[in-house]
Amino acid sequence: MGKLSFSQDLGIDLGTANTLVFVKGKGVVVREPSVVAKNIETNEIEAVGDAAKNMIGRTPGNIAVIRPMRDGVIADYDTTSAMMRYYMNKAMKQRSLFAKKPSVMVCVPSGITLVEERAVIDATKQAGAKEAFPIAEPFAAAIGAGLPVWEPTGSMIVDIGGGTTEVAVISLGGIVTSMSIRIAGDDMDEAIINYIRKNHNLLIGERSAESIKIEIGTAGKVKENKELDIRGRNLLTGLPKTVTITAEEISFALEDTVHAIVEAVKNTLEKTPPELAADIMDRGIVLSGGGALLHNLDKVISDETKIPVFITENPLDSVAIGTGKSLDYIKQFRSQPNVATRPSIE
Ligand SMILES: Nc1ncnc2c1ncn2[C@@H]1O[C@H](COP(=O)(O)OP(=O)(O)OP(=O)(O)O)[C@@H](O)[C@H]1O
Repeated sequence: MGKLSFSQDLGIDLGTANTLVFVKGKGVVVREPSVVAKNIETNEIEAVGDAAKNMIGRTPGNIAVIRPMRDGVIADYDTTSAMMRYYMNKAMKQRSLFAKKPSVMVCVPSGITLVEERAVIDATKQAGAKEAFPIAEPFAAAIGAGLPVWEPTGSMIVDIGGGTTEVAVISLGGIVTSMSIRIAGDDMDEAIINYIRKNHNLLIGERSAESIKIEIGTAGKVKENKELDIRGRNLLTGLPKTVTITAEEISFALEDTVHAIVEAVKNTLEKTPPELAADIMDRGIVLSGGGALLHNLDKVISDETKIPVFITENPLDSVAIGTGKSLDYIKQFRSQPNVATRPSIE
């Protein structure tokens, strides 16, 4: 009998780089890149997720590989809804034919405009949700990281994703102050591409830049100057070429992005009320998001702020886990749609 009224509510981390879907009672069941390959002649979707990401830079003329989210917001509405529908169906693949449409919590960057937020909600409904509620990404990340967000104590979370870095101070179930900058992991990749083009006359793609960042990228001082051979197209001859780059070069290329992230943390601390600032000094700053995995970034932030910095256990999953856990508070979101989306101090 229960089957007839069964619904699987979902938490979705609709990220610039990755989309994760959390199913209530099961945990994170989908974890794939936010990438779609489309046939531009027929407008048909050829591949979604990992399969589409593998096609980046390798497609024939009639296929375009699209990242429908840019800087944390929807850049291509129809493709985003199609991608969400695909992932939601994948997450609910074993549901009964009689299952109700799910209620969905979907995270949005805290700096999002109301129009952008509306677009995310509409896309989620178009993808098959009965109702959809936005939750600010840093709030979800803080819940996912296990921070005491409902208690009268200040917690600072810094979520560094692909398109946005979100810094927020949370206390008593709300965002007290926050800052969202559209600078994050993707900008690190871009900085690496630009550096290698300028200094080695070599053109490399987004995927290679990301691998270089993950392999030898470091924030600040490099301890061990590792080397890496990379391949790309020689800009002078047009032919393939291999060059050797060092960790020090990549650290130099990443300087501006790292600096922007550190400044966002410092600016948020400056806006933080003193009692909460004291809590943060005691408890430390927590980093989440894939960008938190950049070597030494925790140390650089700690040196610059003089506050201890910790990386959450599963940086790539914490927003999705928090979005999923917040399904338990869905009643609150129904009665107060703006709970945990807008900060009380701008
Ligand atoms: N080991 C690593 N070192 C450095 N960066 C990493 C590492 N692993 C993943 N990343 C980067 O983390 C970013 C993706 O993180 P995440 O999945 O948290 O972002 P997202 O939620 O999709 O983006 P956003 O929050 O901006 O919408 C990418 O830029 C990726 O290159």
